[in-house]
Amino acid sequence: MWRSCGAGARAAVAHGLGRAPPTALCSVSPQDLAVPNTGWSAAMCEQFQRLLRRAADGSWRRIPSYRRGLDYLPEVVQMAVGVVTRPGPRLFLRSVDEEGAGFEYAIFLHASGHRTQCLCQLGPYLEGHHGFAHGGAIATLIDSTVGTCALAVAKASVMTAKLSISYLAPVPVGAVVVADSRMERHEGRKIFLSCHVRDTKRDTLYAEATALFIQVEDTKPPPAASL
Ligand SMILES: CCCCCCCCCC(=O)SCCNC(=O)CCNC(=O)[C@H](O)C(C)(C)COP(=O)(O)OP(=O)(O)OC[C@H]1O[C@@H](n2cnc3c(N)ncnc32)[C@H](O)[C@@H]1OP(=O)(O)O
Repeated sequence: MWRSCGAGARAAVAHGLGRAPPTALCSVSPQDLAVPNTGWSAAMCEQFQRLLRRAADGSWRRIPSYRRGLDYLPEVVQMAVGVVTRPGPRLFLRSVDEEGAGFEYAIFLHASGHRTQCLCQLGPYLEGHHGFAHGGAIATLIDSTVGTCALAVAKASVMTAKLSISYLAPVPVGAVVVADSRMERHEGRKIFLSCHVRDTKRDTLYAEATALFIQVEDTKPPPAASL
């Protein structure tokens, strides 16, 4: 079902995008997973290259993504320093190891720090009704896209307090979609955001959402035994 995009993957690595961050301070050597792999469809690779080209002028930035969350460091700090000091909890979107079977995605952050776009291919493990992605998978995609935006706005840990989604059209399994999120309002610890999920040609609006995130104290790292 999945057409390999080996050339795209090789090109990404050639651009240094697949390189793990420096490991001097690391207790793990994380692999950046927000790059093409053999599970990415041709359409996913094509859109990824398009977003990379758009990012070339500095208006957008691809956010590296690892199997474990780094939630004790603000995302913007993680991006700036490019190092991992401790392994975090396993990232829900990265919980399926098989390439192409679950969420395949890359998130881009706008230079304003107030907007994120997530390019995502929804694999067969995310099926709900036959041939279509489960609504919970769409909610996860939206929560993570707006959550990343809220992190960038807050420059601190945030939690979803409220997420309201209108599902407008079913998303076929294997589809490549773009979740486009922006901050609408920032009031103290409260960050209000919106999100639209569309196909890559912007012909179909699959879902629209509003969210409220609350800035919280940084959580403590999990005990080593649970890693
Ligand atoms: C790919 C990378 C992904 C990275 C992004 C991460 C995305 C994923 C994020 C998640 O999924 S987090 C998991 C799901 N969320 C939770 O489990 C949150 C559970 N709820 C809580 O822990 C607390 O209720 C919460 C931290 C949200 C708020 O508790 P606080 O004690 O910090 O807030 P507080 O009660 O002091 O309220 C602060 C303000 O927020 C408002 N507020 C809090 N919860 C609200 C709510 N649910 N609805 C509306 N307003 C709310 C509250 O009214 C108040 O407004 P004012 O300042 O104007 O008075």
